[in-house]
Amino acid sequence: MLTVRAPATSANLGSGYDVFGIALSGPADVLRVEKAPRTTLSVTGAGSQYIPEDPAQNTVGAVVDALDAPARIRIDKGIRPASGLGSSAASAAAAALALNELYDRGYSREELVSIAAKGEAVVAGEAHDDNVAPALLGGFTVATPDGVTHVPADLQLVVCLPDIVVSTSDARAVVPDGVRLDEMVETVGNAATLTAGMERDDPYLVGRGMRESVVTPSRAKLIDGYGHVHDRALEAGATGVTISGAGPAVLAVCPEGFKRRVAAAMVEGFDDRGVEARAFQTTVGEGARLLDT
Ligand SMILES: Nc1ncnc2c1ncn2[C@@H]1O[C@H](COP(=O)(O)OP(=O)(O)O)[C@@H](O)[C@H]1O
Ligand SMILES: N[C@@H](CCOP(=O)(O)O)C(=O)O
Repeated sequence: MLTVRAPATSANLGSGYDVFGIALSGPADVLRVEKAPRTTLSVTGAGSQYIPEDPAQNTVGAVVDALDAPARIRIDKGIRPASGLGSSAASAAAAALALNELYDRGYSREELVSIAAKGEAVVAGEAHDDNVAPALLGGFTVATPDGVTHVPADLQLVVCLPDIVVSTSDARAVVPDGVRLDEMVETVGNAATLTAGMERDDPYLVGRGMRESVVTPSRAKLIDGYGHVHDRALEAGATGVTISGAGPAVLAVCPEGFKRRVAAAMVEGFDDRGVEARAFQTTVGEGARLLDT
């Protein structure tokens, strides 16, 4: 039997819609896999009552098929589904790493990204790599159709998860079909600033580079209290705030020593609007890894 931990991830970072992602040091999913003649799944933990155990409907099933690796798989969810924290991607990434090892398939982590993305296609309708790439590689990732670029990064973060459910497919439906040239120019500038900030572990550049005015405002309407929480986090010292993935989680980048007060301000901000929320004080973290059993 093998046990694998795969982390939550935060995709987009504002200016990098469907391209940027970071691994978080927590929370995480844990998968246990052992060879079996046919695949069976059991799911426990956060939000498990909403996650199908039929392999055909679970992100893990598509990974089993892609690696031709039937197994008895137990998923312990640390990441609530429909959170904006790459819950479905974490299971897919963990399955890819675990089954590759269990069946000695010999794929590199980079090659496993597109295999894990097949799992994401099961729930999102299309394969996007921006969660599975950091879930497998860790750090900051830039995922494009030409491949994934990986930058190790060291940043202090808070993610605040309100008690609201936003499915990725609903949040994709509100994204505008096109952008104006001035919006494109602004986004390119911010995305480049953010990337430079990641290379330098600079929370001020990363925070500034997260600004984005096309996708984020459309999706903010799906998250009660988003504007207020955004402002409260900045007042408390965050250098940048945006929607994590498709939401409803909200991501804040913090200078050293500010996470506690930013976390408190974000939870209070949601509370001001009558929404319960919990905050995770975290950092950019490592990718999926095998655990000793
Ligand atoms: N292993 C899995 N973990 C989490 N969600 C899963 C899994 N397999 C299928 N799903 C389904 O995926 C959907 C959640 O995916 P999504 O809306 O993209 O949220 P998230 O951003 O948290 O991944 C839910 O409908 C859930 O039932
Ligand atoms: N780029 C995707 C990312 C979805 O992330 P999730 O964690 O909400 O599944 C999007 O923005 O739709």
